[in-house]
Amino acid sequence: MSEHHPELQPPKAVTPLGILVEQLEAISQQAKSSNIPRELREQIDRAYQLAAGLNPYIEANTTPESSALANLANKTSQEPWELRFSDGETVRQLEQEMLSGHLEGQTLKMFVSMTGAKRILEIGMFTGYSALAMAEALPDDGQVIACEIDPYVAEFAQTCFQQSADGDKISVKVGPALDIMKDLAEVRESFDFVFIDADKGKYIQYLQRLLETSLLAENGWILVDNTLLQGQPYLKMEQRSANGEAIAQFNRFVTEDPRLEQVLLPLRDGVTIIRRK
Ligand SMILES: C[S@@+](CC[C@H](N)C(=O)[O-])C[C@H]1O[C@@H](n2cnc3c(N)ncnc32)[C@H](O)[C@@H]1O
Repeated sequence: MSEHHPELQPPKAVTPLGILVEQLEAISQQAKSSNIPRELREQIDRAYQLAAGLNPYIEANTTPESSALANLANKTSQEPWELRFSDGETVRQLEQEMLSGHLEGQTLKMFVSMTGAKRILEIGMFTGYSALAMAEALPDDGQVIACEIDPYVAEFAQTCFQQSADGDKISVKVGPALDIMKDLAEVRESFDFVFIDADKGKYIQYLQRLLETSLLAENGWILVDNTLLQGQPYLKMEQRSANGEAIAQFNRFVTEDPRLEQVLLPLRDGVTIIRRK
């Protein structure tokens, strides 16, 4: 895993804000070399600066990640994911952009502390950034059960967990999350806090299984990632991928379910907090 890979790419923009910044940067560059009124050029530049400065400012004013999380993120960005898939080592195409990262990880840590959660279920672990962030906020007797379908990335995460003092609070289950959830429900497991971050097409089923079994504790919290899906749910239908459509349907399902109370936060690619009324 430590070979040198000159083809490694910097992360792509995968959030509404990241895409907006890229587009405003391109418009601002074009505006500089075009014959438009100076006032319009300055307005475009101000819009670009306003958008481009937001995340770096938020990052700078947020508690830094632990060295274990920084190492995990760095290791994830060094991994040649395309090659791992073409070599058949991963069962699907994974990419470094799947990792949630500093702001979302710190937000999860704060929510875990605020709710006093002790038992956490993660659906979709990837290299383990969010699982480890949540584990860092748990008391010593707390536990994260993290579901991941891909054995290669599950092992990758476990190697990182071994290098952290909080890694032993995480128990990894490898397989399709719906099957793992069924097994956990059969033995009446229950969680105070659930983070849904796996395949978008199954989000509604994950939510239903949580609500209709023992899995979500009575006063439990559900956090759901990517509920803005690069802006696709509110952009024109023609710009919507299958995942964008799945998230649009999920958001509608949550909004129309009278059992639930929720808020969609514009953090990174959108995070929805849900609880029973
Ligand atoms: C967006 S990534 C998770 C990112 C991670 N939570 C983080 O914050 O760094 C989604 C992960 O879900 C996994 N996944 C996809 N479908 C799954 C399924 N049906 N059951 C379990 N895991 C699944 C993928 O292999 C991938 O590693």
